[in-house]
Amino acid sequence: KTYNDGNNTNKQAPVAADAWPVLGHLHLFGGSELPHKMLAAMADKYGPAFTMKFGMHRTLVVSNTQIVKECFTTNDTHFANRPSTKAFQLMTYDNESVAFTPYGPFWRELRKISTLKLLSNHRLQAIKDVRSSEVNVCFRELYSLWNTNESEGTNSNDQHQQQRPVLVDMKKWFEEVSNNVVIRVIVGKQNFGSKIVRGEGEALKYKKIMDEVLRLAGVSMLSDVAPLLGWLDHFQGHMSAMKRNAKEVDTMLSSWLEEHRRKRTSVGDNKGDNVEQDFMDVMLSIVEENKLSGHDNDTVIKATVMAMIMGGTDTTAVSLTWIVSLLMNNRQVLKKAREELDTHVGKDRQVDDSDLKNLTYLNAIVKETMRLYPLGALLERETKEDCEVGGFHVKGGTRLLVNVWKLQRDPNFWSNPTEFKPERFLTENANLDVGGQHFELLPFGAGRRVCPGVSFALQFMHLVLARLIHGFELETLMNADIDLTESTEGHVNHKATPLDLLITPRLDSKLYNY
Ligand code: HEM
Repeated sequence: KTYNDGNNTNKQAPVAADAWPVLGHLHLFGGSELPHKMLAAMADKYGPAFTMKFGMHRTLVVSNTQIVKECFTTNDTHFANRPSTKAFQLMTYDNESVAFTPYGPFWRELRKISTLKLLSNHRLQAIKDVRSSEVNVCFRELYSLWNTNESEGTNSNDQHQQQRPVLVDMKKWFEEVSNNVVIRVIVGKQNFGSKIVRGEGEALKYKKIMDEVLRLAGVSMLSDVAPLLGWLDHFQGHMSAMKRNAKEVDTMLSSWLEEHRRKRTSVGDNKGDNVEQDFMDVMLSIVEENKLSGHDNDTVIKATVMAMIMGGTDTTAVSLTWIVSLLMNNRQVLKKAREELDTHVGKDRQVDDSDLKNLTYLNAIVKETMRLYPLGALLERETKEDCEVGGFHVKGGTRLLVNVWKLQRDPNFWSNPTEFKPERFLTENANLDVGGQHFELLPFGAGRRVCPGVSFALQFMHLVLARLIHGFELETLMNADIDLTESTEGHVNHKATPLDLLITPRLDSKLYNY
């Protein structure tokens, strides 16, 4: 099936049937079917570019590589805006945030700061040891969970004798390790994820606030789609909950900012590559040297920190959960990944950062998981001006939904698309990476607003996975398959059910002293 092949540029993309007055096609959503799957089925009916109405928003839904490429190359400046919602407006300073502020000089300045100062390869290299030390804390804890369990069970510390595994809630553990690393490099707080687990004051408060941000970000507000009905939102109480939580977010970030200012006055401005300089310190130096015209500096710093926390914590934890879930359901892949580690690292030491470049199979596993279970299953953008997509005329004000989930399972491009086959990235698809240049594979988005955290995320996830697979035997309860049900509640496509695994160390006990 092709899209508009003629020269008729006034031609409009097909319009999906069953639109209701005011709500448009909204009534189709909200049932048990996931939005990306429902839109994929609609694309099979209406074609790779069709329009829908989400309340008052006319929306172009695209799911074909060629058309998506056109959106992010020829039309990239048109689609460089990301629509926001009441939740993001209220709780994430969206106008001052790199993630939502409209495309223009201010966004470009924020984006430059994010890519050149916060997330550049140079800075990632500078924070390498800090990252490792935070990862180490979690592995030490994982080992000690097993060790305590083992000595309690056998009354002896004769490790590895009985190989009695310990049951671990891996979703929670991945959240812990993500929070440890991300919060440390963004605001300098040590072992923050571990403190959440232990229920320590400030960390626990942060967790409550962020959980509420994510919960409320997933709530459908009528005012986002049908302002005429927006007054009904007040009856559901979501708006007041958002305002209340927005205040909590601001109080928390303001106090962190004050702490950073106090630290600067007492120890001076730590410019350069000081490893202990976190993102908030870097932002403080930047705004002092170069005031961001027309914007309140404190708000810009808080907004950037918030964007990085939102961008970096949940996403990496959920991705790790998907990767390990798929490994558990594909034991031959897990075995091969472990063989790769034993070959390149051996069994006499732990994996470190310098090993990661040699782990090509592990790299392929990460790509293959992100292909099958993209966190951003639907990318959302908006054009202010008229443009042309796939031979169709698109009016200014139209929103764009890219169905990444469907693209990444397109049988015209991928062989056996529903099969989990990391080998494809070593053979027929070896040239593809996830950075947004290959429009068949877009787990981090594409174009001007592609995720700036790709390298940060990949380096961190590769390290955690390599350490886990190399250092521990992993088993499921009763050897059962892991349930792979997806859920789009919150802001990413996550695994709906727990990931409980039985863990046993597989290296010499001396090596777990990280
Ligand atoms: C596995 C982990 C991650 C995934 C799957 C992911 C995915 C994405 C996606 C799909 C987008 C939207 C891109 C688009 O519209 O084209 C995005 C944007 C963004 N991500 Fe990530 N991300 C991850 C990790 C991170 C990390 C670690 C950070 C920072 C520490 C980060 C910061 C951001 C920011 C700031 C944006 C907004 C960029 C803009 O609008 O200019 N992300 N991410």
